[in-house]
Amino acid sequence: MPADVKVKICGLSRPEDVQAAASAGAVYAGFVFFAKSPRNISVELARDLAIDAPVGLAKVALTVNADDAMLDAIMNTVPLDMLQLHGSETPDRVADLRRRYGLPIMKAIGIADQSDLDQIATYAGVADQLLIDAKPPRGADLPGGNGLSFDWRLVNRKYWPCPWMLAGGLTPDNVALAVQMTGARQVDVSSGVESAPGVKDPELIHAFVKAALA
Ligand SMILES: O=C(O)c1ccccc1N[C@@H]1O[C@H](COP(=O)(O)O)[C@@H](O)[C@H]1O
Repeated sequence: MPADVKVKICGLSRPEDVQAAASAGAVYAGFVFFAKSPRNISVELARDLAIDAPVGLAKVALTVNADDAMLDAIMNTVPLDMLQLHGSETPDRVADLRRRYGLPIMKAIGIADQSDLDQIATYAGVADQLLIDAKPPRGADLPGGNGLSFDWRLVNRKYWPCPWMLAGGLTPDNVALAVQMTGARQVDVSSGVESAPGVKDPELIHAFVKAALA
């Protein structure tokens, strides 16, 4: 029998939402450090949320083309288990940051069509995990967290040499189908468990995890 699907709830900013993620059975909690995002939080708030998070919930910092000073401030303040790079960080940058901080790195890859899949092989050799997300529309403010999905048939039952998570437009209503169509063993959600941009809904968090595990 295959192991349970692992769920990441991203963009948490309130203690009750971190608790909801943990009690629902999520494995990862994501904190967003990107000024343009409605989910952006300070390093101090992230530190407090991470310190109070239930044992066993892996804390992930999401950054977008962050410079060293910003990353140092995050790493020196927040107890973390993983760094998610959601910008246009090069493979060399990924390798550098992995060495520098000694944390597992998850690199996001934006997918719109078949040609985007080439990126996966490029990053699979340097990152610890990949996040396979929808490519943002041209000119979008956010490189992720837009509630948009991509054609899941593109990643149907693909096998890559490192663990990966499916993201992009997942909701309690579609996550079971997404898992079934792609074979993903891990899923990540942000806007699909919100009542308004940046406002998580504990009931939707529970519904999402339940549907992902079903
Ligand atoms: O959530 C954000 O605000 C965000 C900002 C910048 C980059 C990535 C962001 N979120 C990531 O995108 C995926 C998909 O989001 P959604 O479920 O479609 O809203 C999310 O899981 C985060 O990892």
